[in-house]
Amino acid sequence: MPPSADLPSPVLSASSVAAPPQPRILVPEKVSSEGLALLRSLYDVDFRPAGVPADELLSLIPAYHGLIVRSETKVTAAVLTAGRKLRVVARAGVGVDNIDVDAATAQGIIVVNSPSGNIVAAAEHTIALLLATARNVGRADTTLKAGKWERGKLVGVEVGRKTLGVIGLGKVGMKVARMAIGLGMTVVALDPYASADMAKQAGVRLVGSLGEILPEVDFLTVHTPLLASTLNLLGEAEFQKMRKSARVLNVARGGVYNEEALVKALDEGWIAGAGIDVFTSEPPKEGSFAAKLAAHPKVVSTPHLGASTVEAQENVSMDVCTQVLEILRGGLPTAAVNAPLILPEEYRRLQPFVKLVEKIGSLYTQHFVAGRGGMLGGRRFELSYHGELAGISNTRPLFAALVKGLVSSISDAGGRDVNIVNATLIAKERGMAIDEKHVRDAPASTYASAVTLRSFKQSSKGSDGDKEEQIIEGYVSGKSIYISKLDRFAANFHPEGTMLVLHNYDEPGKIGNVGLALGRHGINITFMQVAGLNSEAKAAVEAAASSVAGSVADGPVEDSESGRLTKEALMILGVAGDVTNEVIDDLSKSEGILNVSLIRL
Ligand SMILES: NC(=O)C1=CN([C@@H]2O[C@H](COP(=O)(O)OP(=O)(O)OC[C@H]3O[C@@H](n4cnc5c(N)ncnc54)[C@H](O)[C@@H]3O)[C@@H](O)[C@H]2O)C=CC1
Ligand SMILES: O=C(O)C(=O)COP(=O)(O)O
Repeated sequence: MPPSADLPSPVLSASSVAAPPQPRILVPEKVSSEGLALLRSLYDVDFRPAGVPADELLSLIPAYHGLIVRSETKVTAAVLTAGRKLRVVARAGVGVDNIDVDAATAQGIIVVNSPSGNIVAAAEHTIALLLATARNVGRADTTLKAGKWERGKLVGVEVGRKTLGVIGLGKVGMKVARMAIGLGMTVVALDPYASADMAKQAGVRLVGSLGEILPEVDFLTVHTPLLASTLNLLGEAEFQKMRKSARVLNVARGGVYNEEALVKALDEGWIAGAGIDVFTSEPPKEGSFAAKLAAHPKVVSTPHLGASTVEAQENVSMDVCTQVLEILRGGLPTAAVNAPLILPEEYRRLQPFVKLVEKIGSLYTQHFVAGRGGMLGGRRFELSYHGELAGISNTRPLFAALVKGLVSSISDAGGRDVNIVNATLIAKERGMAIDEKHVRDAPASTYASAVTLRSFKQSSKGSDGDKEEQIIEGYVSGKSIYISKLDRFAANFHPEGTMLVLHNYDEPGKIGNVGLALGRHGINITFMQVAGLNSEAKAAVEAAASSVAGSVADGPVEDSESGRLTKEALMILGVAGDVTNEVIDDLSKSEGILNVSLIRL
């Protein structure tokens, strides 16, 4: 997708007189320099590693096109609304609980993250806390530094041959499970969405409920995201079901264990200890249970260090900066949180079709709607993928490209840029219904892959009553895109640049008249094509000829009202020059011209 109009281009031509301002990216947290260096070559990167207070962020954000954060910056709905130019918010890490993703979606802002850049770091930190809690490493270090030698008070437990419970067997949870098995532990896990096969292969026993896991484990670790369903997942009742010797770990998010209940469980001796990296307030607010937990003698606490390794920070920085770079220059992300994921190899295959479908959408609106006083709302569109393209299941970028093409030439899309995130919402808002069809066994054309857009006026009787009215078909050859059908006419042209599409009676002399009219206005013709009726339309005309006019099947048909021949054609002209309304009027008045549309693609 091309960059939006308000986005300065990162590429400056050698002949530019006044260089347009570069897109700006705000980085209000410490993010590794590797990725930032990549962005600096194209964009203006404002790196503020010391952090930016919330009120300052609100006043700064309107000037930026991209925002890159870790866990400390709260990207609220207010920040996103103030960020009028924002196209992307990138989370240099996994958890996006500090970003209002719904608000971003509503505003068409893509949120991306690095889903796997810090898994090893988070898993290793969990194992570090597991061993530290088992062997009292924290207290041993503190007391020794304070001049004490308390060997007797610091006797630990072994982890080998013990049982570890893992809640959330996702990427980090699975890595922790494998490492723990390597340490000689037995691992049981609870995750309603985990693959039983993968768990089995890893040697992990999946259980069905918290009730089953709690009394059984010596150590418990949580690796779920913080969601409404995981907030306070473990409270007093759960801690009371655990062994008194059990220790709990949290390198996921503060709040999965209810902090007040955990402090009580430690104070009351319901469990033996905890290793905690994350808190409900970071840094813990004075007097809060988070602060009590961090300071608790039975807790080994770390200040959200799970992802803080040199390697993980390089990984996440590269992951998200690459995506920001791609998005700001009109490409697609590889790990969007608020849009379906598209794999890089799929992207390479889809890219020319994304361009084609967007052009088809834009051609549709300019030819059928603007050119003929039609409407987009109340129409049902059917986007069919033929041939090889029909085998691709993730066609979300094509869907978005269609919506973008359809609405971009007639409005500013309600102030928002259309993208893969908000395409469905925008189509709905505009009263357009869009269906996608994968036509595997009936290729529409001889091309390896083709796309057909059909548009119907929606009927109150449901799709059966819809009337087929308009059609555009296109294909890709190499890297070039072509339109092969426009309405009932067989065409073959590149949908690029400024074009005039003239619907005319197929009679001699039309081309000359049009050439003269354009010449009078100083407009050059860069290419010209006459698109005749396609075979089905021709057959229909001929059938009408024999039944209505009683004429021979392949002869011309007389229109009863005007007495003209009803054989029609489209004249498609590439033009250079200022095509004013006067030019369009002049052409429309030209002999035998039925309709003129000006198309800018
Ligand atoms: N402390 C730190 O610095 C770091 C923390 N994290 C946090 O770790 C967490 C997990 O990360 P990933 O493994 O990458 O995520 P993931 O999405 O791969 O795994 C999460 C798992 O939790 C499971 N889950 C969801 N709701 C559940 C429930 N109610 N009960 C049981 N399981 C449930 C899901 O099915 C999924 O398998 C995230 O919250 C992330 O932010 C990740 C990296 C570093
Ligand atoms: O990736 C995550 O989810 C983390 O929690 C890491 O947070 P951080 O980037 O270190 O502030």
